[in-house]
Amino acid sequence: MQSIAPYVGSEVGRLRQVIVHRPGVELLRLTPETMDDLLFDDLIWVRRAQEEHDEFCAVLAGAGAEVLQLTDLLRESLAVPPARAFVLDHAFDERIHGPAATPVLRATAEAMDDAALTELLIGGLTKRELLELTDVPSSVVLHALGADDLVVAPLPNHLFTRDASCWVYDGVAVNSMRMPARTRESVTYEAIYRWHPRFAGSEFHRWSDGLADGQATVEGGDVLVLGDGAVLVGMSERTTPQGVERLAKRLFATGSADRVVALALPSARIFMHLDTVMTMVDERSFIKYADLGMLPSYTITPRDRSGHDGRDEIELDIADHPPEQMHAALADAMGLDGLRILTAEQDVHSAAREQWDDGCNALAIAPGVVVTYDRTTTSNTYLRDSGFEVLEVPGAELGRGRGGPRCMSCPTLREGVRPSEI
Ligand SMILES: NC(=[NH2+])NCCC[C@H](N)C(=O)O
Repeated sequence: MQSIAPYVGSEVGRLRQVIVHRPGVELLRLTPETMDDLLFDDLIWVRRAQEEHDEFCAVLAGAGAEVLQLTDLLRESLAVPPARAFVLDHAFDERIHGPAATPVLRATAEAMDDAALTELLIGGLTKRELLELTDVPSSVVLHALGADDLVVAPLPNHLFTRDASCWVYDGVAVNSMRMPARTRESVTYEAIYRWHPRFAGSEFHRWSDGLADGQATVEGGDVLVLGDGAVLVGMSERTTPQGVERLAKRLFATGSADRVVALALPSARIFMHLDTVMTMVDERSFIKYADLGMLPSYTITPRDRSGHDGRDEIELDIADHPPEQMHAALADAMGLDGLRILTAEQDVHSAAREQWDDGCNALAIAPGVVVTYDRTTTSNTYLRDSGFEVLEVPGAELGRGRGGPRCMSCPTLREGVRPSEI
């Protein structure tokens, strides 16, 4: 097993290793009644979604990236006893399942082999399935559920591996998630990064404490690793100023970054994460949704504390930028004279449709080489005409979860961009 320490030096440098999740049984749990709470806009034809995802993985592997499947990582982590105990402690909760059912659920899960437990954790469990496995003492919580209601919720948004954890330079944020449907995703990553042999032996920093962070939510879709010590974070429906502050302080304390630009996005589902409206495609270029406009931002830097001791007591300097300076502030943080902003010319309806279909959610696999969904034809053509290599993957089914190639990838090894290039 390769044991190179994880490191993500940029947004667009060559992608060497990435975590993805092939959609599985968890998506079969979606129904018209549950899909809204589970943050999907439609039901998915799962077999087709899997084929699409396999093509996505093939493109990444073909470009030289090692593709790690989240399910494999979780299953292999569960073989490590403390990881198993940690996951079981966090998956079943008296506050959710009630005091009568919780110990039975835990004991039932504990008796499962690693593969079955992985499926239960990601795919969830219905009352009927539970009763086939064990006898349950009188539980008001279970009694109130219908036979096919879910006792353990599924995690269909694990498909979007980007969000619950994100690597920024030489450390990882296991994120505190904004939406209840996604909070348990952090448990999976915590188990993997703490105990999976691939990660447990490596040295890396922690930019957040995941489950313990409460309101200080950050999601990886809002975090862009600009390169050379700069980071861009969207404050959005999902990422709070508290989360940005903690991230900045921790990055500065280790010296892993020294500039964080925070961009104030409108809090709305269409702009749920920064990467749904703006992604980086080479060292100086961003695709940007036409209707995003210019937004207020601020640049956060560590205050010069020479003469003081204790780096984690770091204080922050915050420089405000009015909306019209958005691009200039970003360029400045990146040490550039200006940015190349790419916005395809198209009518407003078509632009809105392509944004909804993740036309702006490109995943760069090397500078100037991006993976996008096939359905966002105008954006893809525009990128090609602008000199980019565009690798299309099918997104008819996958796109219904409101996430594209960038959302479906959590890079763990990626080269930086050399300052001379930016
Ligand atoms: N990085 C992203 N844009 N992720 C998209 C996540 C979509 C997911 N259904 C959610 O609502 O959370």
